Amino acid sequence: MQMPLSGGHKFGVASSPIRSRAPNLVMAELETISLSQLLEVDPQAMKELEDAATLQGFFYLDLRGSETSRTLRDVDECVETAGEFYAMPFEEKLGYDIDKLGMHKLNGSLLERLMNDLHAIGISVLRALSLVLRIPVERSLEMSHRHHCSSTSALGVLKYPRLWAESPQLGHGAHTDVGSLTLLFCSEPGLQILDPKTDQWAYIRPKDGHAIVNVGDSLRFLSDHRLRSCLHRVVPPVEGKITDRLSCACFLRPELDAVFMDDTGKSWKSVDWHDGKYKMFRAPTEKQQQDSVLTGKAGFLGSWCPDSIWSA
Ligand SMILES: O=C(O)CCC(=O)C(=O)O
Ligand SMILES: [Fe+2]
Repeated sequence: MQMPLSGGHKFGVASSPIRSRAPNLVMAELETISLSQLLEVDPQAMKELEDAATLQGFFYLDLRGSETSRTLRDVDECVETAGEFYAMPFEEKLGYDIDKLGMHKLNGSLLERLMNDLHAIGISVLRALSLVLRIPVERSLEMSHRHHCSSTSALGVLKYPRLWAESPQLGHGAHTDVGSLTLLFCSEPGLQILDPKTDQWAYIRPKDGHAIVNVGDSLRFLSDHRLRSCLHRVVPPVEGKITDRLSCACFLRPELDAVFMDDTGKSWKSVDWHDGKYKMFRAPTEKQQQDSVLTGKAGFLGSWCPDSIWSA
């Protein structure tokens, strides 16, 4: 994402006397589930996981503990390195064009190790979900996410520039995730869910040592639509903040050939669902609006409005 090169800050204090500077922060209440308790198949943790994944589709995964401390450190290092990359001049960054680098994006031991560790954590969550949903072993969720099989799984550090008047489209539009599980690490607010408990947009508060985990479309479909793929979006960092927001996300997605049925009963290969949805992410707004693939609701884009993130 590129920073605008010039221009003022429309929502600065002097030019915006009618708005309070206090951001209008409605916070979502999410379950916190401990990874180590899931690994021990603790009945309480398993029940909480089932409730969270079926009702909200979002939860905190507590990764504090000796086995995962390396992963948390690697996430920090990855974000720091990406921050240095984002700080490079635009022309220099063009040398790292994601579309040209293609399959060779994932090289270097830190990225590979982090991706492997996060994949393993995701598989543990899938295993627990297969158990609580009583999915027969031969159709278990982890069976369509085998480590040695090709998938579109990805690891990324996403940058959200702070709010600028010239780019009201900044942030990340409302969507459900295309894949199975997203494990997100961030230290700044900005992520919002359309909370199924209240039907209102609510911020997710970042929590140290925890991943924010959410269910994506593919997992919803693979679970016979029992798990919820919750709508979410990212609004830009709020007025008064100096720095941009960085988040690190691991997108765990099924094997390319995994097959599932969408809400209309149409059968898809995982890779085709992925490619079709990504095409829509890149489409003009008018086209997105006519389709339901991004948000699950035709005609609903769920766009944020600058006024809604500050108190009146
Ligand atoms: O960066 C975030 O907070 C969320 C990103 C997200 O929802 C996505 O990339 O699918
Ligand atoms: Fe997302």
